[in-house]
Amino acid sequence: MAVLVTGGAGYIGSHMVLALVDRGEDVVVLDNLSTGFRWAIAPSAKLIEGDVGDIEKVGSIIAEERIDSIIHFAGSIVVPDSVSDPLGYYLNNTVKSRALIEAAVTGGVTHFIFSSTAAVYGMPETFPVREDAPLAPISPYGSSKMMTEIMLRDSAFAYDFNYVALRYFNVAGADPAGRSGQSTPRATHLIKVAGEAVVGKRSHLDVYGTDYDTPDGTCVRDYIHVSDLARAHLLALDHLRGGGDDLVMNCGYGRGFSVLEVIDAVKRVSGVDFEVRMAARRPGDPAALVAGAERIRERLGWTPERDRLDDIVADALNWEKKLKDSGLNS
Ligand SMILES: NC(=O)c1ccc[n+]([C@@H]2O[C@H](COP(=O)([O-])OP(=O)(O)OC[C@H]3O[C@@H](n4cnc5c(N)ncnc54)[C@H](O)[C@@H]3O)[C@@H](O)[C@H]2O)c1
Ligand SMILES: O=c1ccn([C@@H]2O[C@H](COP(=O)(O)OP(=O)(O)O[C@H]3O[C@H](CO)[C@H](O)[C@H](O)[C@H]3O)[C@@H](O)[C@H]2O)c(=O)[nH]1
Repeated sequence: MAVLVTGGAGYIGSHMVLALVDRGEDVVVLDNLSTGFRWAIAPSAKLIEGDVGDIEKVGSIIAEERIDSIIHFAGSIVVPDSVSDPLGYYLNNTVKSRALIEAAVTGGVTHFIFSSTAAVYGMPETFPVREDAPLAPISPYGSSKMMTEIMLRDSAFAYDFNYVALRYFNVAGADPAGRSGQSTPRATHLIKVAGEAVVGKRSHLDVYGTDYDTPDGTCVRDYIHVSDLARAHLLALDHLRGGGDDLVMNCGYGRGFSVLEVIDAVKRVSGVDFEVRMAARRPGDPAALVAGAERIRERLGWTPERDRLDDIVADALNWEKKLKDSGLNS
């Protein structure tokens, strides 16, 4: 039996593929390479180029590759783009997820793991935010993910189908062995952007807002190492294969760092003092977003292995240097 990883050529998906092949699983990747890279996929995994919305194609992959589980990363991820192109985001994230779920149900794939996001909470009133907090996304991106969660819940009720939805907080870092990392050229994520400033790809870094109601006035986030996140998926897969129940879980460490603390860590770890400019708030940023992180530890026995901010930053920086030297994504 094999695991189908959609979006396996992307940032998080490529780390998932590594984690799966490292433990000897057969892996098939379905990716349209819209933001992913062929070279990011571990050599022993099989890449099928195609779209998750192509229900016939997914149906034949399920049958021919003997798929028992689907881990679904494929999607569009840039929050501001979702505001300017909501229908594009609902198509790629919601409508195509619906097609994939139908192909899974029809093809007898009963285990499904879904990449959801803390963006489903919108501007949460609780800190840390637990899974039972109200869902109130403030962007089409967050809504598109919430709608997919609802389709999964209802499908699991109606059909022979089980799922785990993982709500990622701020994913960062790179494979500690340097085999993959975040490679998107137009990245907006803080640690990625800071790494680009370190290697000279950017002239400076803007801090979006210094007047938030937080200890130093800048936004606080829960940064989770991408390899710890991939291990959470392995545990979720084992849970479903063992007959476990449907689960919706936050993925974060339950602690936050401010934008200024992250910048300090990047400067400290790299030894490079890049220019930082204080700028206006970015629309739609909640002041503080930290995961209530008990459920995943209790239900899956997940324990982080690389949760020190300096380790997350060091792995991200190593990858950024490798990208620059190799020109892989340019
Ligand atoms: N990066 C984060 O901080 C973060 C946070 C929360 C949730 N997520 C979710 O995790 C998932 C992966 O994110 P990422 O950061 O690795 O993004 P990414 O852009 O690096 O990866 C997405 C992958 O999906 C592929 N893809 C997109 N649409 C497709 C389609 N219709 N058919 C087939 N392939 C398609 C892309 O080519 C790419 O390889 C996404 O669903 C995203 O919403 C990411
Ligand atoms: O150049 C930058 C980039 C970011 N920031 C700030 O750094 C913090 C983190 O921003 P990111 O863009 O790295 O991440 P977000 O918190 O906006 O969002 C990420 O995490 C969310 C869930 O928490 C969603 O999943 C979303 O898809 C994902 O991009 C924010 O306060 C942002 O304003 C800066 O100050 N300067």
